[in-house]
Amino acid sequence: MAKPVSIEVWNPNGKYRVISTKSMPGTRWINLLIQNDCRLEICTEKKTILSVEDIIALIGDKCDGVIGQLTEDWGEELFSALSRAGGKAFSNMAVGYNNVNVDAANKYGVAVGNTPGVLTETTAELAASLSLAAARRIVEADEFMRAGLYDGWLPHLFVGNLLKGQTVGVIGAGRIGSAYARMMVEGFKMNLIYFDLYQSTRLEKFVTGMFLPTYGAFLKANGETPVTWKRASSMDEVLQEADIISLHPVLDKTTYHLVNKERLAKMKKEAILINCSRGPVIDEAALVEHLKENPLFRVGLDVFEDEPYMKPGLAELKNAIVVPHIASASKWTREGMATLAALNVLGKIKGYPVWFDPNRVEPFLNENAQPPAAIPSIVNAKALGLPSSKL
Ligand SMILES: NC(=O)C1=CN([C@@H]2O[C@H](COP(=O)(O)OP(=O)(O)OC[C@H]3O[C@@H](n4cnc5c(N)ncnc54)[C@H](O)[C@@H]3O)[C@@H](O)[C@H]2O)C=CC1
Ligand SMILES: O=C(O)C(=O)CO
Repeated sequence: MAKPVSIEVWNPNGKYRVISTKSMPGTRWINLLIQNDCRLEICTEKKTILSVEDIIALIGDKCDGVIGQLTEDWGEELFSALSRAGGKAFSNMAVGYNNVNVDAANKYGVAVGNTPGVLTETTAELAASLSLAAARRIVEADEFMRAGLYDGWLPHLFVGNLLKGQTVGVIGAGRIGSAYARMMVEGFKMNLIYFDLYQSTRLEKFVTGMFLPTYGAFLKANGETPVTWKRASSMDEVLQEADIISLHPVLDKTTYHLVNKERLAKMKKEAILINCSRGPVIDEAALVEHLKENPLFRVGLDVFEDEPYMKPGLAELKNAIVVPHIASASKWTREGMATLAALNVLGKIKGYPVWFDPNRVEPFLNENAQPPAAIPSIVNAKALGLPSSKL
């Protein structure tokens, strides 16, 4: 018998029972659910990561939909429990859904939602922050100050790397990778090289059409060298040429340990590696060894292979900056993620069609208007044969 899990209840007489496994920022998501006849139960357990058993206890005998978190293991057990309780709607409060077994969801006919778009710029800004912090050794310098070690300006004190004119490499040039690339090219006049399995028309349209011709002419007119860009034919080309490399692919079988010992060895000795995607994209034990052997190589990590843990040795290394998976943590974004996750579940319960383009979710985020009668983003819509909204 599973232990009962503590909850907070909103709109107790609502017709549809919706669970959120965590409290989420903002109130719009709560209001949207309760205004649409949902009884909302928010788990208030103190522990950070809920077990499968905890979530089964939350689902109980009757549950129409669940909003869950990327720390939870949504597989066969949870989808069968949700389906037994009559539920056909689940949404991750995240764009990444590597914690979800979509085949299991398909088997039980459960729609799986995610939250694309609303976190693109916020996540790219954290990757840019880590790039700057690593290049200019900001964390090390901050620790030095606080330790009372500063006794005057010195020519060699915390000398780092200049970004301007260097090459930024992006691996996985989707929504976030492209936004990061633009920030680094536009903001710091870096040259760009990217690798993706597919041509990134989103990024190429920007660099070829809207930005580089005029920006290049402007730089030239001011006696500066125009920035350049190219799509690499292999990931190794990026590793060899770039001074800063930022990882933004999804985590799947093709990207597990994408950066391993051999690939680290291909990077420049003074390169900077940023990871705001998922921890297992890097072989973290190999990274620790590489950082030890190459003190001028620096890394900025938001995600870790065995979250919430770090591989032994990482925390002691001065050439590593580590932050606790906060890339999407701006107030606007987190409230928007909560809204999208709630609307994914609500829309499926209501039988709405799936929104025509998960890259354009702004209409759902306008606080001054009712959201469209559609489901913002369902990753298995095709497999389940869900109708699509055509606006
Ligand atoms: N640290 C954090 O808090 C956050 C992490 N993320 C992670 O970032 C990922 C990307 O998010 P979006 O940009 O919105 O997704 P997206 O789907 O727009 O972009 C992912 C890109 O990766 C590419 N890709 C897939 N396999 C590849 C491979 N083997 N080699 C090179 N490229 C490959 C895809 O073609 C696609 O262009 C998410 O799946 C999530 O895991 C997202 C938001 C916040
Ligand atoms: O959305 C995601 O995938 C995250 O990692 C958290 O924002």
